[in-house]
Amino acid sequence: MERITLALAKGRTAEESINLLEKAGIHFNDFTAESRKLVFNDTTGKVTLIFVKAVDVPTYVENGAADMGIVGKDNIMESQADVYEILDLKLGRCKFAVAGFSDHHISGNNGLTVASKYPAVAKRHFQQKGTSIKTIKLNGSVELAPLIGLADVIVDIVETGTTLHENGLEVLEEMESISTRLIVNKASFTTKSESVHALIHSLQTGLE
Ligand SMILES: Nc1ncnc2c1ncn2[C@@H]1O[C@H](COP(=O)(O)OP(=O)(O)OP(=O)(O)O)[C@@H](O)[C@H]1O
Ligand SMILES: O=P(O)(O)OC[C@H]1O[C@H](OP(=O)(O)OP(=O)(O)O)[C@H](O)[C@@H]1O
Repeated sequence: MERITLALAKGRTAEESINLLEKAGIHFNDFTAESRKLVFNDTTGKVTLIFVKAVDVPTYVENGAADMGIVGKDNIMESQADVYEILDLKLGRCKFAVAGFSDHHISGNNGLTVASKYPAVAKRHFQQKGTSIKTIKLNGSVELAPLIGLADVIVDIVETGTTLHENGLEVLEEMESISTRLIVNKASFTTKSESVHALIHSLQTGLE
């Protein structure tokens, strides 16, 4: 069988993803959460794991630098990468939401300024409602934007709601549910069919 390169999102969901791979029978002897190493081979030599920034996983997979990837639905949606989304790994569960001050009206409000780490997602969401918006791309601490007048509202991830609450903001509109997904490069799906399907099957078993 051909070796599979699997791109895994660094950060919040990395350790749980590794645990899931272990449950699926894919073991990495030299992996530790503190390690700065970026490439690991599994004990059977079937899988090469590469650690990349979450936002870059769809890029690696779309371009075939990785055959498969483990990444949040948020980054898949933002990238619009042309990949197969195969499995919901049910990790990193949260939601996209429009948020802002409770009295802010977002319906039919053309010209709204929306700050987000996910400007493409924000744009599409409002476009579907027939509202044109201006987006401002931020890379973190997005909840600050309405507080200091950089934007009217934000489109961001909400899990417990603590970050919104502690900054005096509220969910104004719920959007898509997010979780970690398994994605596959379209060419690898065919050319490395046996290895790809073996890994999908192992992960499916690990999820049960
Ligand atoms: N509060 C949250 N609760 C649950 N899952 C989350 C939460 N925030 C993010 N996630 C999920 O975990 C993934 C990784 O989150 P993480 O914060 O590590 O990435 P990031 O924001 O891209 O990292 P960085 O802070 O380095 O830019 C996200 O893409 C998303 O799918
Ligand atoms: O609803 P909660 O449980 O409070 O979680 C939501 C927060 O988590 C994420 O931020 P992250 O920790 O990735 O920080 P950053 O985006 O500001 O870097 C997200 O962007 C929210 O700010």
